[in-house]
Amino acid sequence: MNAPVRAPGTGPAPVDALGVPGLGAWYRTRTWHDVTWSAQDLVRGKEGRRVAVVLPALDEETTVGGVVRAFLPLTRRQGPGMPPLVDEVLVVDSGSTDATVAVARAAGARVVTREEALPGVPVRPGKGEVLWRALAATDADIVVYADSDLVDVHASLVVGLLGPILREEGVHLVKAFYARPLRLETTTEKSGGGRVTELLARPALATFAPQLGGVVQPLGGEYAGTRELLEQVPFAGGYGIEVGLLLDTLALLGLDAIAQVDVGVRKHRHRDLLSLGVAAQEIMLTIARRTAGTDLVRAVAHGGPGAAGGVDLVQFDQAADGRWRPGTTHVVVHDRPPMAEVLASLRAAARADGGQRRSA
Ligand SMILES: O=c1ccn([C@@H]2O[C@H](COP(=O)(O)OP(=O)(O)O[C@H]3O[C@H](CO)[C@@H](O)[C@H](O)[C@H]3O)[C@@H](O)[C@H]2O)c(=O)[nH]1
Ligand SMILES: O=C(O)[C@H](O)COP(=O)(O)O
Repeated sequence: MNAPVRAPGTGPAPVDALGVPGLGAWYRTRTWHDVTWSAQDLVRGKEGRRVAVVLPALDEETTVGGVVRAFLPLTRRQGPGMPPLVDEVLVVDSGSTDATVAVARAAGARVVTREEALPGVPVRPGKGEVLWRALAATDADIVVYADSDLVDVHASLVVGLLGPILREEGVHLVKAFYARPLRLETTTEKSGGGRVTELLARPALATFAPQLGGVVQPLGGEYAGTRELLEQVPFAGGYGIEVGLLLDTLALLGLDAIAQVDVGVRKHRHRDLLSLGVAAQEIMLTIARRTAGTDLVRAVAHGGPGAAGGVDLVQFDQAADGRWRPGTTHVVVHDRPPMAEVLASLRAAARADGGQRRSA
């Protein structure tokens, strides 16, 4: 087992221990641990830009209504003479066979099917597909995506995500991060969720795109993006959409175009392990497609990269004060040669040794 350089969750945030050059600086300047702005503050800086909240939905009749109702107050004027912060809440239905469409409409959302979102372009299955088609169904300058299986969700999620994009120069993609309990009913459990994130996405990104190691929730479905960015990048059709967006934003605009905000706790409907395996495969394919052939991947194949051929795995844990702290483990794997080669060379050495003793 490789020993952590520092156990997650202990001591002061060692941002400089984030292995990749520049990552500590990015984490310091592009991570918001508190939402210190209000919807009214953001409306003042909105400067005519239109904002849409887009909810992809596949058979989410039990939760979509609650998510729509949580965000809808943001579509009202935020004070006398002030415009709303959010111009529309749009549900893009992904082929539901339950009452998702009716429930979302009754809750007050505009609802379009994936066919209606982009008529004339044959539909493919998957989550990324509906996020992509949503760009044709709204003219918003800023899109906030959120999953429609969230529970106990609040408008502050959207207010948090819009802060860096409306208040900072050069930010084009803002990811939410949060505590992720694995069970819905719990009020005290804070971790255990995000299984694909911890077991696949984080190690894969540490290996093939270490510049993204400071992103606390790379797979999270809650993020805000500018149309300027979203129209310029490809969208992976399925569950690869989030890692794809991160990798493509990094390639197109650089790390400083990405920011992240702590929005508290996220609870959602969990899927079973076999479904998560399929999602993990889509994520792996998306990463492979975007990183194959790079110098880094070639280096990994030959035992690199980094000191002694290892990888710095950055993980996050929440300290007693509620702050998320990165911890880095330098992970090294040494390959031993096939035992037949070792035994053959030991036998050859023994034979040579015996021959020398006989001739002495
Ligand atoms: O074909 C699909 C599949 C899902 N969804 C919707 O997408 C959201 C997230 O789907 P879900 O199956 O709950 O994803 P998770 O297992 O929770 O996956 C997590 O990790 C994924 C991979 O990064 C992200 O896409 C998700 O947003 C994130 O919640 C939900 O609103 C779904 O209704 C669709 O619209 N169409
Ligand atoms: O983001 C993830 O890793 C997957 O959505 C799985 O999340 P869960 O372990 O909380 O179900």
